[in-house]
Amino acid sequence: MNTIAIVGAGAWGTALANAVARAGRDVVLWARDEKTVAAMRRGRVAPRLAGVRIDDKVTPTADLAQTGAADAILLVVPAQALRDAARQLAPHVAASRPVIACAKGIERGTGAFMTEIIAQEIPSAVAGILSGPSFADDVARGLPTAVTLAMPDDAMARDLSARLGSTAFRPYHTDDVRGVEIGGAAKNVLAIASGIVAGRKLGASAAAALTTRGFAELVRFGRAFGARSDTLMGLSGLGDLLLSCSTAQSRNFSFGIALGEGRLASAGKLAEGQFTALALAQKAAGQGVEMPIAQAVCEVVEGRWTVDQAIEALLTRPFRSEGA
Ligand SMILES: NC(=O)C1=CN([C@@H]2O[C@H](COP(=O)(O)OP(=O)(O)OC[C@H]3O[C@@H](n4cnc5c(N)ncnc54)[C@H](O)[C@@H]3O)[C@@H](O)[C@H]2O)C=CC1
Ligand SMILES: O=C(CO)COP(=O)(O)O
Repeated sequence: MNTIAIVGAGAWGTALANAVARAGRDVVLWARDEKTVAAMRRGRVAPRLAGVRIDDKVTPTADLAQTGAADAILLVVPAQALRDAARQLAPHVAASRPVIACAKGIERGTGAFMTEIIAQEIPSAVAGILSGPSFADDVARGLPTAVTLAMPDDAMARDLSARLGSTAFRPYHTDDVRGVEIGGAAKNVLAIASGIVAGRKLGASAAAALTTRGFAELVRFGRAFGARSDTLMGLSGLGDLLLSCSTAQSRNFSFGIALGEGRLASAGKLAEGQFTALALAQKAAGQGVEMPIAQAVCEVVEGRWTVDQAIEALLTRPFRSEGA
C-alpha cells in the first residue's frame, strides 16, 4: 500500500495530501478543475490554504482514472457532494479497494451517513471513515494531532492507519464506523450553537453548559444508531466537539458567531453543520431521540426561528434528570 489517492483538493484534501506524503507514501491528489491542477503543479500552492506548500511527493491530477489505481482512496469533498464524487469515481475503483470518507455530515434528503453513500455508489469498495480533531491548516503545516480511522474490519483499519500515520498525524483505528461518522456529523451542528453563545456573549459558563448538553445529545443519537460509547467519548466524538466548540478557527463555530452577532457569515467558507442540521434533526426525530440544541440550530439555519427564539426555547425547557 504505497500510493494513496485523495479525491478533492480543498483545504482538507490538500492538508491530508501533505500529511500522507510526510508518512512516506506517494500521493495522487485529484481536483475537478484543470486550472487548479495546473496551478498546484506549477507553484505547489494549496488552493484553499494560504501559505501552504504542497509536498513534492504529491502528484496533482484532473484525471480521475489515476486515483483508481491507488491502494486506498480518501474522499475529501463536502458531505452534500460526496455522492456525486463517489458516483464519478465508481467506474475507476477496483474491487475491495478501501474508499474512506473524510467528510463530516449527513446527506440531506436521504439521511444517509457518509459510508452508506459509498456503499451505495461503489458497492465493491470497502467503505471507511476518517474523522477527529484536525484543522486543515494545522495538519498541513505538520502540527501534531490524533484522529480515528474506522473500517468494518479492524485489521484493515490498523494497516491503513500505519500507512497514513506519522509522528504528527496519528490515526487510531476502530471497527465502529457508525460511531465515528456520527461524531463528526453531529459536532458541526453543535459547534454552530456554541458559536451563537459566543456571538451573543452569553458567557463562559453558558459555553461549557451548552457543550456538555450538546455532547449528551451526540451520545443519545449515537447510541440510537448503534455507536459504541468509547467511540463517542473518543477523538471523533468528544475530541472533535471540544475542538470545534472552542475556537473561531472552526468554520462552524465562526458561522455561529456571525448568527449570534446578527450579521452574515463570511461567504465561501464551508460550514457543514448548516447543511447537516436538518438531516440530523430529522433522523433524531425518526428514532425518537431528543436533541433540543441540534433542533434549535436546525430551526435557525432553516430560517424558521430567530436566534432569540432559539435561545428562549432552550432556556425555558422543563428541568429534568441529568442522566435521562
Ligand atoms: N477544513 C478542515 O479543517 C477539515 C474539513 N473536514 C471535512 O472535509 C470536507 C471538505 O472540507 P474542506 O476541504 O475544508 O472544504 P473546501 O471547501 O475547502 O473544499 C472542498 C473541495 O471539494 C470540491 N468539490 C465540491 N463539490 C465537488 C464535487 N461535486 N465533486 C468533486 N469535488 C467537489 C471543491 O472544488 C473543493 O476543492 C468537509 O466535510 C469538512 O467537514 C474534516 C476535517 C478538517
Ligand atoms: O472538522 C474540523 C476540525 O476537526 C474542521 O472544523 P470546521 O469545519 O468547523 O472548520
